Amino acid sequence: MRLDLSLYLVTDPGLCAERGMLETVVVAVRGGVTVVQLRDKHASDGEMIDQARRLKAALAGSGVPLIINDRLAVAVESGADGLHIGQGDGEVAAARAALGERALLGLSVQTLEQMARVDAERLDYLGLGPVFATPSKHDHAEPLGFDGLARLATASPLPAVAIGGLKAEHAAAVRQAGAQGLAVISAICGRPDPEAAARAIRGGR
Ligand SMILES: Cc1ncc(COP(=O)(O)OP(=O)(O)O)c(N)n1
Ligand SMILES: Cc1nc(C(=O)O)sc1CCOP(=O)(O)O
Ligand SMILES: [Mg+2]
Repeated sequence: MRLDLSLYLVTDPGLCAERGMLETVVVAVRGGVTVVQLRDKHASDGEMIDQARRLKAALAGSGVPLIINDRLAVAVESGADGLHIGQGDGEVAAARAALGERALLGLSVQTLEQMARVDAERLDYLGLGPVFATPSKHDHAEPLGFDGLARLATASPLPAVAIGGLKAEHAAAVRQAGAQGLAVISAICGRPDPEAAARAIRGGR
């Protein structure tokens, strides 16, 4: 599936709870979300597979890929379009071997040292962050700011999406720094109108 990193929505079961995760995703896609990542640190694999299948059905025909956070087995079992892993979430080579060539595979990168080790042959994109400190991820690394983001994006051999504390007003600076787009949780999940929130990030489309 084609990868457009313009607006990458990462779900959060708590923040999406009011509207429900599925409806939040559906309306956010209407507002211009181009990638959806299912991220749930507390669900069992079985629960996550169920959620992923429901999401995949809801996204059918939209052209928006569904990526699974962290869990290779869930990505393989659920028929999702891909997997996103961090530096401590297992080997890129093993993930690519299990997922096959057609799946999308993303990796988080926080430092230039990690960037130098990126396996560009086996990956499709990078997640660069956090740009700012954020309550949405308790164990996040030192914030990069836009200068740090630009250093990483310039060194990246792959398309990259910025993440961490990003809001609509940061969209232009993120692109100026060299990232293809923004990945967000709280700028869409938990907003009274996720569709309008997504549209505002896309620039009023
Ligand atoms: C698009 C995107 N970029 C970065 C991350 C963070 O991944 P990771 O470092 O593995 O942290 P967790 O999300 O697993 O807490 C991401 N999920 N998505
Ligand atoms: C899931 C995640 N990963 C990050 C990283 O820096 O790798 S920051 C983050 C949370 C992003 O949430 P919000 O848009 O609400 O700040
Ligand atoms: Mg992870």
